[in-house]
Amino acid sequence: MTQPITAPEQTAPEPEVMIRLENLTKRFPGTRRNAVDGLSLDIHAGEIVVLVGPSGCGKTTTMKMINRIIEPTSGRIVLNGEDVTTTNPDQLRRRIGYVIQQTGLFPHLTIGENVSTVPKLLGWDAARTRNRVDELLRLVNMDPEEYRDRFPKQLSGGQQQRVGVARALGGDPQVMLMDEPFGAIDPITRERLQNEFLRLQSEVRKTIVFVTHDIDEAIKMGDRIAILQEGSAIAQYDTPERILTAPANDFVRDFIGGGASLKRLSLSRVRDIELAPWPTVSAADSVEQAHRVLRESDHSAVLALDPEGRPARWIGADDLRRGTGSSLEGLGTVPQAMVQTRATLSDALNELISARYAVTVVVDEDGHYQGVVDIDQINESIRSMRASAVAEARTSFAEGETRP
Ligand SMILES: Nc1ncnc2c1ncn2[C@@H]1O[C@H](COP(=O)(O)OP(=O)(O)OP(=O)(O)O)[C@@H](O)[C@H]1O
Repeated sequence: MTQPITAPEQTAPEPEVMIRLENLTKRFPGTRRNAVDGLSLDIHAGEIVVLVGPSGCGKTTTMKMINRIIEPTSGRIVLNGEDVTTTNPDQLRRRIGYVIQQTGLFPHLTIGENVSTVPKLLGWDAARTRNRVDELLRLVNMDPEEYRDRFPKQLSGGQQQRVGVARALGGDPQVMLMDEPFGAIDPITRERLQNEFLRLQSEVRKTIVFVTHDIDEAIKMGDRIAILQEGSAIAQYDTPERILTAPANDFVRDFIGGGASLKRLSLSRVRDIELAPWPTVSAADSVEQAHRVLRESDHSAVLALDPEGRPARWIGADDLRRGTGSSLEGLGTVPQAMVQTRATLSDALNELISARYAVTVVVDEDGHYQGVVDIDQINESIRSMRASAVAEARTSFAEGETRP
């Protein structure tokens, strides 16, 4: 009998696995349960994988086993195809950047010395190390001239955290472990650091394991999220979209909590939607010109831009009436509700709620005005996300029905 001829199967290439955890287990001495119990997980190169779960479920223990700050009781850790379960841990740690909540900066060393820790360990010469330090500081938005010679206590919490990230990137590691890196930071700075970090990651494309207990942060930061239960048992390992639209079980559903629609706003970026226009004038224009622009629009304020095209002031009809003289100088208020195009719609909504003119101003990375986001656009986004979630749910239901 002749064999039927079949076409070779067309499958997408498998993404490269950078970290493979195989049946990883940790039992601390004197305890009755495994803190991590037989965890197996593949982490793909270039992705941010967020480990999220309730307190004590084993997130930190799992992460610390990857760079062997905690030695596994059993199981294997494979890094880029190489079994590193029993290799020299010091050498392993030079290949893995590590960022923790309280930055772990050495208080008696300057910022420059802190950031140069790994390049020095790697035996780089002084000139190369110094160039690298400056490059890293610039990468995390810190002017090397200003900060290189300061000590950690002379920096704000957010700045220290940036230095922590710069230091972790020192030896250009393939992998970064980040344990609640923005946990101890106030919400506004935190949001800024998260956005900055996503920008940075789009340039450096590291493989990142990120621990948090905050599901909103997980949704925002993760390419993939592992929702963990006690003993690091995986309740669901999936994209943020799938976790929000198709939670695998009640544990995941409870963990996401209420407001899944609102959380979905963290999945969309401001740059993905069409921004609304707003009437603008140049800050150098006259009061009369601003009056004209305002009259021709159906808005109650104009946005004055500086000579570089950056938002300078909101000027309302009241401000114009109050203005003496013919120049706009000194009129109105400085825009507060402002986000970059990389921000999420959730960030934009947060700003909008307290905004004077019920819109969030959007700027590019150099601060140039791009447009505004208003509540109608946010509404529209929620509607279309819901529609696509329903469509997706229908498709998986139909597939489930035809499955044998
Ligand atoms: N050194 C240790 N000795 C004994 N038990 C430990 C030790 N470290 C952690 N544990 C236990 O292991 C379990 C997992 O702890 P782990 O710190 O990994 O949890 P986590 O998910 O990171 O929690 P959190 O969100 O509160 O930081 C907990 O029950 C904890 O009490």
